[in-house]
Amino acid sequence: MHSKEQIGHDEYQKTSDWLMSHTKHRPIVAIICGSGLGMLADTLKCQDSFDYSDIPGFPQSTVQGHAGRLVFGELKGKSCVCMQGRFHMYEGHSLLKTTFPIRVFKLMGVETLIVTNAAGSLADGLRPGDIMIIKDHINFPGLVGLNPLCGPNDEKFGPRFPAMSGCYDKGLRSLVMELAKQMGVSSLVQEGVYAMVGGPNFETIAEAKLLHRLGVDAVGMSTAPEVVVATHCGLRVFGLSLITNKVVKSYEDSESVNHEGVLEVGRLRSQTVQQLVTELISRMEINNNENTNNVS
Ligand SMILES: O=P(O)(O)O[C@@H]1C[C@H](O)[C@@H](CO)O1
Ligand code: HPA
Repeated sequence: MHSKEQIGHDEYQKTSDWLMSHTKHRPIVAIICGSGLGMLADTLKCQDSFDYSDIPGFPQSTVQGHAGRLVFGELKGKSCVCMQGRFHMYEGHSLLKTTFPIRVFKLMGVETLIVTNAAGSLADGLRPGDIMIIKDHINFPGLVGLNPLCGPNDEKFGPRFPAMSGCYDKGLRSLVMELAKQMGVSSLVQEGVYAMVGGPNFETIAEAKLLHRLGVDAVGMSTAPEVVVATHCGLRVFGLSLITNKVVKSYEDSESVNHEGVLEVGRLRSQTVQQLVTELISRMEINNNENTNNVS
């Protein structure tokens, strides 16, 4: 049972201490790369990178397109840490494990989390290759109790009953809309609602019709638990979905989605996503990370 598992505060602290003693970077922004979007990490300057398998307490990535590396570095003069590969519930990780890095980031002094993912579109106006700024999410596993916050609450991280309204920062969303205009890519970018399903299978047509009726714009298999844990511990969150495919919602449609196609669209749009995230980091207001303990 997910709700019985516990990870003590000291375990997050141990991983944070280990990382802080192995790099001089003191990140204020953390980025999670979605399927096929790992190249975001390549833009960091003065990199220190660690395979997940070498980091005490870290889970392992098992999905193609998720390299399994934590990369520290600078982007536009700001110190960042980037997960080249995330953890999904369908890989068999508990939700606490899939979100383990978020609390480690918090302890390292990170203030802002940028989440990216690959997603299928249900909204007619979202085409493959478009970028959806996540305005809100529907956490389907969370609605039925599969929530990383189930179990004893660690008050050091946040309250028992955290609010989730406004969990995707409005200021950052408007800033990215503005940046998209300035970059001449606003026709590719719009806001929408992301829904997380458990996966790993893609949706049946009946499920797709249901999601569409519920007002879901894009569907994927990640992100919501990360955002819940980040919001619980007070991180500011920005999220975007790269639309990699249309979700088939008609019995007449003979198309079908596959993971290789998802990765391919990621590669095709990688540059635009990279530029948007870089500009966002360059322009966002931040406080300096004063977590200078353990500098090696
Ligand atoms: O890690 P993300 O959410 O980007 O990965 C999506 C959802 C599945 O893991 C995979 C399906 O192709 O891509
Ligand atoms: N459904 C669920 N997850 C996804 C999809 C999809 O169509 N595309 C990429 N991730």
